[in-house]
Amino acid sequence: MTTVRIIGAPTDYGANRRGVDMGPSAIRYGGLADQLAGAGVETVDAGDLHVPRAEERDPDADAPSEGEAKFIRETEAVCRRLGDEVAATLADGEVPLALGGDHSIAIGSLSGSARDADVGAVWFDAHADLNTPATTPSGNVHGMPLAAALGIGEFADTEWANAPGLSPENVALVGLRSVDGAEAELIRDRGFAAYTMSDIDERGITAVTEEAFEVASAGVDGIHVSLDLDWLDPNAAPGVGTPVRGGVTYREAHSAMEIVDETDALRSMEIVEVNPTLDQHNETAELATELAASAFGKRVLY
Ligand SMILES: NC(=[NH2+])NCCC[C@H](N)C(=O)O
Ligand SMILES: [Mn+2]
Ligand SMILES: [Mn+2]
Repeated sequence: MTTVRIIGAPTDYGANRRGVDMGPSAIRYGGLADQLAGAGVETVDAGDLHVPRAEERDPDADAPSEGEAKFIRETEAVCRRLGDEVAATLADGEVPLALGGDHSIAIGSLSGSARDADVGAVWFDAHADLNTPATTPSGNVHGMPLAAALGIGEFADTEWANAPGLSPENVALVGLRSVDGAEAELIRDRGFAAYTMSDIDERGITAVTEEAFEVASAGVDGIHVSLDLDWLDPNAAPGVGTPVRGGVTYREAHSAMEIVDETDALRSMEIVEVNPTLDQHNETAELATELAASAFGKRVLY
């Protein structure tokens, strides 16, 4: 039987401190453990990782580079802890499920998951999250995790952030509809497998998700799935910090998560960007728990 280890990463440093740090609590309260039990998996809850207060910063450390990559030191502290926890979970034969927190935590999960194995990544998101400190329009690290894990640009020497077993050929982005200029260039130049909402409209969520998994799975030991709740249309998932209209529907999201389960390749996963301060009656957190259940095998009928 599969055992899923839930790891809370309550940070909002990557989203400029806006309340998304309450995500793990909202997702647990939204019924995550019950939903996963309904999927027929065992769960262990490792609790929340310690997230430093900005004020706790080492006084001897350099000043944070505001504007380029805000709160990068705090983000490093969280991601180092998460990377170790993810690696330890895998070593124990369990499946890590990290709860954000903003999407910067993906740096930690990817570096932990791809530490001693070759890993592909399927990125369900409205955004590409491929900015670097030089290209970011916001300075927010939640717009950079994929670039950081791949060691792109200024991240080439950021060892704590790099995911050794992850290569660009095994990254697939699904559901794009808000991509910055430099990100689009990178996608084109490096040949990332990138599926926009137009691709989903034309080909359907099933065909697109299956192809994304094919690309990501080629020659690797397993797949890391990153689920940013802003992947869904804001009608279905209002509780996110950077909503973009025209996202996938509730039904498309479930279909895609059912494919995650069917591929049998899931190695590690994170659910990010649930922000209870922006949500309506915790519905986005509850949706996150339902989608997790589909990804781990819950079906209408067995
Ligand atoms: N994980 C996210 N919600 N990322 C949003 C990123 C938005 C924008 N591309 C930026 O870099 O600032
Ligand atoms: Mn996003
Ligand atoms: Mn994202």
